[in-house]
Amino acid sequence: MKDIVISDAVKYIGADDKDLDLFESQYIVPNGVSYNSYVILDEKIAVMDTIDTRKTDEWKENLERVLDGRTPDYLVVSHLEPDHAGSIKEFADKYPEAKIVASAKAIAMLPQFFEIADLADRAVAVKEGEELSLGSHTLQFFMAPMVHWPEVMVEYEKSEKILFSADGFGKFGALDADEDWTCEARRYYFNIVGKYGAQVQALLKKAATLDIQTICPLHGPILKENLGYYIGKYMTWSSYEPEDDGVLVAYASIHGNTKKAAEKMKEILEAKGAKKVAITDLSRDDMAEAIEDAFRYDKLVLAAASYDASVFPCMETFLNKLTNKNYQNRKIAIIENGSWAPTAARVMKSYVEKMKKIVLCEKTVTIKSAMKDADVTAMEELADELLA
Ligand SMILES: Cc1cc2nc3c(=O)[nH]c(=O)nc-3n(C[C@H](O)[C@H](O)[C@H](O)COP(=O)(O)O)c2cc1C
Repeated sequence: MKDIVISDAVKYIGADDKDLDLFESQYIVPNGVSYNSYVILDEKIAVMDTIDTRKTDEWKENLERVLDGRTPDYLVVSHLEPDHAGSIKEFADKYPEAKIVASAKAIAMLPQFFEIADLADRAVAVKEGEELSLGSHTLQFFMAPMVHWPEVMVEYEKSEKILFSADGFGKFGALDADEDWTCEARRYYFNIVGKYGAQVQALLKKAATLDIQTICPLHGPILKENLGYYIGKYMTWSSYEPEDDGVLVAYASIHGNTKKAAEKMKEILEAKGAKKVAITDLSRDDMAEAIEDAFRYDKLVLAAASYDASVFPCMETFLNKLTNKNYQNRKIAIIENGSWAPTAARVMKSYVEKMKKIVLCEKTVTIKSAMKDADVTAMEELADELLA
């Protein structure tokens, strides 16, 4: 078990997963991911969430070591997604006296996942603001519907001022990953929670009424210092405000000509003073990072080849994901390529037009196969319009 100190009474019992190919079957996790779970030891003992079945054995060992022969009184379930709820059945069978504390919605959904004996007698449905005393520790419950499932709640431990924040403030990466919090937390946030900015804002409003000294999320490091920084990032991300002044150039190229144009556009934007220009190959680079960067910066260039009277599919995937995550409040420029009847711009525009608060550059650059001098001139004009 990781030597992670929260306090004398609050113990970490989670596990790192460094062999997972894809988190939620779609996100690469080069530095793994942690499934966090905690125990509060007091007159009564509360276990705060379980973990993914991939690590149940390790979690059970950690739990037993921390319990040191005692028996838990409560399992608090903040979220039913299987990476956290996967081991509930094991726990419920092993500790038949323990109550299962969750939102009413979670208790209603629980039988969809597991058949738990005597659930009706064991389940304790808690409401907004309700408290559960463990002795000197008291848990207070706050509902967080659609952050990012409907049954989610968070818990505030009043004596030690700890927020158990469910998937909020989570991050990809095992706990021993030596990496910056912000980048992987941002990639996690926009790809997993991003669609629910309004609901995150509602939760942040509740959190603002609490004196929080520690945040214990269900993935990633326990946050103890400089909490204003993390909360500030969540305020920015959930409000759909750009975080940085910059441009993401996202391209979809079959044979390389659109790629050359996208790289030229990056060069032009930099020469014209763009503060930061990131570029991504939508066929090859991590799509989740492309989504992250699209939300991070205030401007986006979409460059794509035409394909079967439409757009090269990885661009459509990107635009679909952006739409699904509620992408908005940005400035966008479009470059298309085609050899006989270019159609990419029309399709890209049809997505952009459905997004909220987007300024779409009036000029569209159309390249016919390979980029020519006239295309470079057109891209320079487009860059001026984008940066204006
Ligand atoms: C399967 C396939 C379908 C295509 N469909 C179209 C099309 O509908 N209209 C068009 O103008 N060009 C179409 N093209 C041509 C490419 O869009 C064009 O050659 C473009 O310059 C490719 O840019 P790239 O070098 O970045 O891949 C198609 C190409 C392929 C391979």
